[in-house]
This record gives sequence, C-alpha cells and structure tokens, in this order.
Amino acid sequence: MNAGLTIQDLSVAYGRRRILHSLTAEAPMPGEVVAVLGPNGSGKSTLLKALAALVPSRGDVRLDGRAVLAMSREDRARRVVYLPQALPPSVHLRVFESILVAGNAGERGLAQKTLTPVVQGILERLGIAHLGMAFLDELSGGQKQLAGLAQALVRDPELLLLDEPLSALDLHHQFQVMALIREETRRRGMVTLVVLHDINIALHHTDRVLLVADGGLAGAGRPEDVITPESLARVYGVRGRLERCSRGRLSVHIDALA
Ligand SMILES: Nc1ncnc2c1ncn2[C@@H]1O[C@H](COP(=O)(O)OP(=O)(O)OP(=O)(O)O)[C@@H](O)[C@H]1O
Repeated sequence: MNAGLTIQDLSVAYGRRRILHSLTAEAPMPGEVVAVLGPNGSGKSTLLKALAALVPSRGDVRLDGRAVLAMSREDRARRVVYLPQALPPSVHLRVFESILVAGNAGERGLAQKTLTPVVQGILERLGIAHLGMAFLDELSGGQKQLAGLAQALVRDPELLLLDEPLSALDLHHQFQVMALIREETRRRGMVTLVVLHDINIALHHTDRVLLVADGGLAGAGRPEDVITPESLARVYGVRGRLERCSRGRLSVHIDALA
C-alpha cells in the first residue's frame, strides 16, 4: 500500500536567508492532485525543488514510507519528476523523439516498441499529436510547455512536481492539462503537486491545497476549506468572495485590495 507523501520539518535556506522554516504538511494520498498556492516569492518553487532534492534542505520527506532525501540520485530520479517553471533551452530534437528519450531514461525505461504507442497516447491526450514531428526549438512557449509535460508524464513517476505548468497555456489547454493531470494522477496512483496562481483552477481541479506563506503553511486541506475570504485577505491581501454558480461550483471573485 502506497502511503503517499509526508513532509516533516522541512527547512530550506539560500545562504543565510531562510525560505522555508520547519514546514510540515499532512499527507497527500496516492491519486491526489495538490495545488501549491501562495504569493510571489513565498517559497512554492523552493518547496518543489527541495522535494526533488534540487536544493539542500533539512527535514524528512517520505514517499511511500521511504525517505526521499536519502535515496540514491538514480532511485530518486525514477520516482520523482520535477518540471521547472522555466524550461531548459530546447535542443534541436523532434517532439516525439524527445519524449521517447525521456521515457527511455533510467532503469524503468521501456523498450522503444512499447513506448511508441504510450508517447502517441500522451501527445493525443494533450492535444499536440500534430506536433510530434516538429522540432522542440521551433515551438511556441505554450507548445514547449505541453511537450515538457509530456516528457514528465512518460517517465511515470510516483511523485510529479509541476511548477506553474499552465503559465503559457490558453484556456482550452489549461482545462485539458488539468483534466489530464487529474486523470493520470488517479489512474497511476501517484501524488502530483502543482504550483498555481489561478485560485479558481485550484478550486475546480485539485483535491487538496497547500497555501505557502511566510516560510510555512498558512493553510492545508480541501480547497473549499482553505480558500476562504479570510485566507485570501491574510495571505494575498485581497478582498474576495466565494460564490456558488448554478452548477453548484464555488468560484472566487476579487473585489478590491484588502
Ligand atoms: N537560487 C536562489 N538564491 C537565492 N535566493 C533565491 C533563489 N531562488 C529563490 N530565491 C528566493 O527565495 C524566495 C522564494 O522563491 P521561490 O522561487 O521559491 O518563490 P515562489 O513562491 O515560487 O515565487 P513565484 O510565485 O514568484 O514564482 C524568494 O524571495 C527568492 O528571491
């Protein structure tokens, strides 16, 4: 039985500047998509990088009961995939090929014959099957972001860390990507943490929220419990309302600065 992700007393500093102080989070369970919310500079990316051991940290992070920070680099690379906010410069490789390469990496790498239909399926479900033969370095910003997501998904991690994966996407693709992330997270029983700035996307498309502020958590739990007029004022400094639409879904409306 997979025990999900637990974060206990996680601290990160850049030089002498402390960014996260003893952050402890209740366990996201396998199959859950977790929104990481919070103001600019609050430490969301730092949290994801610390979970992937890309920045030095202190504390205990466990995935399926195993200490992530103590894993060998190879073991961790198989289990934990981090998709950065700023994608690395693109190489002159075709999109399809780049996803095959990502899927072949590590011990879990599948044979090309097995991987080809998997890659095709991911491209289709992201709505970019027509870009398979395009070169990565000739894509638009949003297309690159979708190709990066396909490279992350094909690696089939246990913990998927996505840093603002919607930032360059149009409305159609934002919806499509969040629906796919949720479906894949449930189907594979992985845990997905996704940094978002759009509170309504967090309300509608995620199972749990971690609200990061002042080096710790200003709230954690179900989106409708964490996203409240009080927390919006306290954490973001805005005056907001939550209203239920005719379909029964909650949405946030911001009226003014608090
Ligand atoms: N490599 C670094 N060296 C020094 N300080 C850093 C470094 N990376 C980030 N910081 C600082 O750490 C703090 C948290 O940054 P982080 O990128 O984690 O914030 P964030 O919540 O993801 O912000 P945003 O929403 O603006 O992307 C910021 O004050 C930032 O200036």
